[in-house]
Amino acid sequence: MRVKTILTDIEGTTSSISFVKDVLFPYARRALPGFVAAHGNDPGVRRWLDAVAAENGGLCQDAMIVETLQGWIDQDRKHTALKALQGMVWKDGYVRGDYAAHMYPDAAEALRAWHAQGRGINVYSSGSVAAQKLFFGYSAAGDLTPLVSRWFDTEMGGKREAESYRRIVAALGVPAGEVLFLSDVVEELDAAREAGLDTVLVDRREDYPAPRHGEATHGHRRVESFADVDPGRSA
Ligand SMILES: CSCCC(=O)C(=O)COP(=O)(O)O
Ligand SMILES: [Mg+2]
Repeated sequence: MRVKTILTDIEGTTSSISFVKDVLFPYARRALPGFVAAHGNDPGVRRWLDAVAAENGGLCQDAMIVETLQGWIDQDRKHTALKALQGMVWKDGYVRGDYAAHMYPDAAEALRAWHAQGRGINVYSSGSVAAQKLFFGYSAAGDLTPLVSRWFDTEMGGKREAESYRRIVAALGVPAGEVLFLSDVVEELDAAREAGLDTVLVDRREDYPAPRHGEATHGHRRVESFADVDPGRSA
């Protein structure tokens, strides 16, 4: 049996879409104005605010930048600057215990089992690496960060681009065919398959009440729970 390396998405895969959309996004929306007022001159924050301003044609006031960011949250833009700032804002909520990150019990169980089997577990999410670490660190299933070897975000490129997966595979240092990518989004799986990765569509009833079958799966193996993922592969 050849050990297969895992690469997993978060939202809609290990965790519910609703937690991200109904808890994290509104929290960031509310907290952003105060956060920017308090930390807008910290270089690590300013860098991202300036990146947002640049998309708005250059110089603009922080209030406008905040409005732009709130609009992007409403549109679920996967912009690297937004994701970096969201990660910083969410930290307070986790530390104060305002919320714990949702984690499907089957996902936590499988991740623990795969880790115990010696499989590498890696995360690729649109959320920033800092946000991913908080998410796994303050999960409802406990601190899962010790299970994860590598964290990848959109600094590797967009999740619907094959090149991003080629970069990740190169960073992991394993053949593409030995990496299994788990995601709820078929376009992400298409890109991963184009780069040579093995793929599984995670099609959870809680997140996708209408099951995706036939053409809707784009030919990816489909499961409704991590319990049905078989990451093993004969050598
Ligand atoms: C892990 S941070 C919260 C989730 C988030 O902001 C996001 O955009 C998740 O996207 P994913 O790529 O995990 O579907
Ligand atoms: Mg997802």
